[in-house]
Amino acid sequence: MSEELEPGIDHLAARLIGGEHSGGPVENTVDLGRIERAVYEILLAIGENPDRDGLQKTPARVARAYAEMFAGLRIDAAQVLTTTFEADHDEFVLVRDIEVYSSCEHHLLPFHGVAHVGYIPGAHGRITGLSKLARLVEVYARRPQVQERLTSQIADTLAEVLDPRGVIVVVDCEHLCMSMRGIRKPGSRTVTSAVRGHFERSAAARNEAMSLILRR
Ligand SMILES: Nc1nc2c(ncn2[C@@H]2O[C@H](COP(=O)(O)OP(=O)(O)OP(=O)(O)O)[C@@H](O)[C@H]2O)c(=O)[nH]1
Ligand SMILES: [Zn+2]
Repeated sequence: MSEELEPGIDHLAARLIGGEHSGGPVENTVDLGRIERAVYEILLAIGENPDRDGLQKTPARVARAYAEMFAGLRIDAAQVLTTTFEADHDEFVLVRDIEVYSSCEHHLLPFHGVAHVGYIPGAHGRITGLSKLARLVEVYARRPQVQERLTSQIADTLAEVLDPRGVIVVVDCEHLCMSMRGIRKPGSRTVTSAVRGHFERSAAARNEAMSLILRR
C-alpha cells in the first residue's frame, strides 16, 4: 500500500481545480495508505473477501478516487478568482448549468446536479473569467458538504473577492443518500439559493435573475 500521495494525483487535483496557475499550489497531501487500510476494513466488515481477485486493487482505487473527490479541501478558493479584468460592464453576469458533483458529509454519498452563479460587478467594474466561476464551484464541491453550505460558500467567496454589487447562487441537486438508500426517493431535487448585496435588498433584481436562471 502506498503511504504518500502519488505525485500524479496532486497534479490531477491541481489541474481539475485550476492548478498552480489559478488554484495555488496544492500544499498538503492525502494519506492514501490510511484510506486504503480503512477501505480494506470496510470490505471485511461487510462480509467480503478483500483479497479476492476483483477486490485486491479496490482499496487503492478508492483512495485515489477520494483524493480526487476531496481535492477541494486543499485549495484556497479565493485563489481561483485572482484573474480579474477591468470592464465597462456593470450589469448582471450569469453562468448557468455548471455541473456539480459533490459528496454529502453525512453519508459520503454523491449529490449531483447544477449550479447557477451570477453577479453584478462592483463600482470598479472588475469582472472575473467565466471559467473561474465554475472553478470556484469545483473547489467547494470537492469537499464533504451539505448543499446549503456549498451554496453559501460560493456566494460568500464571490462577494469577498470581487466586491461586486450583488451575487446570486442557485444549486439544484439530487442526493443519492435519498435515492439509493434511506427514504429511497429517486428523482427528488433539492434547490438552495444564496443572495448577497443588491439581490438581498431588491426583490425585483432577485426575480429578474431567477427568471434568467430558470429560463429553458
Ligand atoms: N440539510 C441537508 N441535509 C442533508 C444533505 N445531505 C444529506 N442530508 C440529510 O442529512 C440527514 C442525516 O440524517 P440522520 O437521521 O442523521 O441520518 P440517517 O438515519 O442516515 O437519515 P435518513 O437519510 O433519513 O435515513 C438526512 O435527512 C439526509 O437527507 C444536505 O446537503 N443538506
Ligand atoms: Zn447523505
